Amino acid sequence: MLNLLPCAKFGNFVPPKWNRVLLKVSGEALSGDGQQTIDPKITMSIATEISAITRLGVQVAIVVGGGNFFRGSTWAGASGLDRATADYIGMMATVMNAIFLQASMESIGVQTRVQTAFKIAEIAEPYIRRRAIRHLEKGRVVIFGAGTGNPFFTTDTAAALRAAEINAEVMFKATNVDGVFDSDPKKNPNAALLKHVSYKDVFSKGLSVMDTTAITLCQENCIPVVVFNLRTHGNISKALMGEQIGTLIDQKGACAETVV
Ligand SMILES: Nc1ncnc2c1ncn2[C@@H]1O[C@H](COP(=O)(O)OP(=O)(O)O)[C@@H](O)[C@H]1O
Ligand SMILES: O=c1ccn([C@@H]2O[C@H](COP(=O)(O)OP(=O)(O)O)[C@@H](O)[C@H]2O)c(=O)[nH]1
Repeated sequence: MLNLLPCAKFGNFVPPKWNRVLLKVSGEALSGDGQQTIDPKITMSIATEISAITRLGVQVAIVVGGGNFFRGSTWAGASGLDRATADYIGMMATVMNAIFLQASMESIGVQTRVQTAFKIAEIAEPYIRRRAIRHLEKGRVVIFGAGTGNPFFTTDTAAALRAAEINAEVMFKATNVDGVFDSDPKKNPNAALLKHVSYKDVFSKGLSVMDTTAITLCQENCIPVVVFNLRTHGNISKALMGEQIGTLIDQKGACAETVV
């Protein structure tokens, strides 16, 4: 397998920048070129990168989206679905992605656990914070399904919430664009990629990165966010090694450390 991480070259091993990361994988990104709801090439690409990363001792937790199957906001109002009902279907969609991703990882020997925000005990553990942290400490990858378990939220918010709960040092938002642009790159071919923005910039410039709840949670808990394109194999590893890829969102200065 292509060694994606800088190995010891002449003795100068480059350590990872972070030791515990929360990787958010959007449902859309899992569908690859969109020909099918889940592209196994994408899930295997994630699995091989995560396998290399965990062998470095880095702890990885993942939140998966469900937009490749179902988005509540799109369906609410249609065929008698109110928003809450549509959102529950969307959350179940994230569980399908979680189980598929778990299978891809376990197929190459990566130990994983799936924890869901609401109980589906036959196919996953319920979300238990301390168990999730123990799994990570044991070198297992924890995949969080069903988002926050509540309607009217998104998996980006779930990712920010879980990152805060497990004390992740950074949140990687792996999506299907190269980062945060000054305008929608799908509509404006001249949109410029922003390499480094602050949480405040996201609000003041109306940058469509994540919903405001998610960004606020990251800001309040001093969790930096790296937004990059999942489809470029090796990007997860590059982000982990602190290479400049995509967009970094942080305080742009010392984050207000929690005063103990
Ligand atoms: N509360 C739970 N509800 C449902 N399944 C669970 C629960 N706790 C553990 N499991 C599942 O039981 C199996 C064994 O648990 P495991 O995590 O290996 O325990 P340990 O941490 O002691 O090794 C795993 O597949 C795990 O997902
Ligand atoms: O905490 C959550 C997370 C997700 N969802 C629902 O699940 C769908 C899929 O999640 P999301 O759209 O965030 O997935 P992604 O955009 O990452 O593919 C959402 O549209 C919501 O309908 C929800 O209701 N509560």
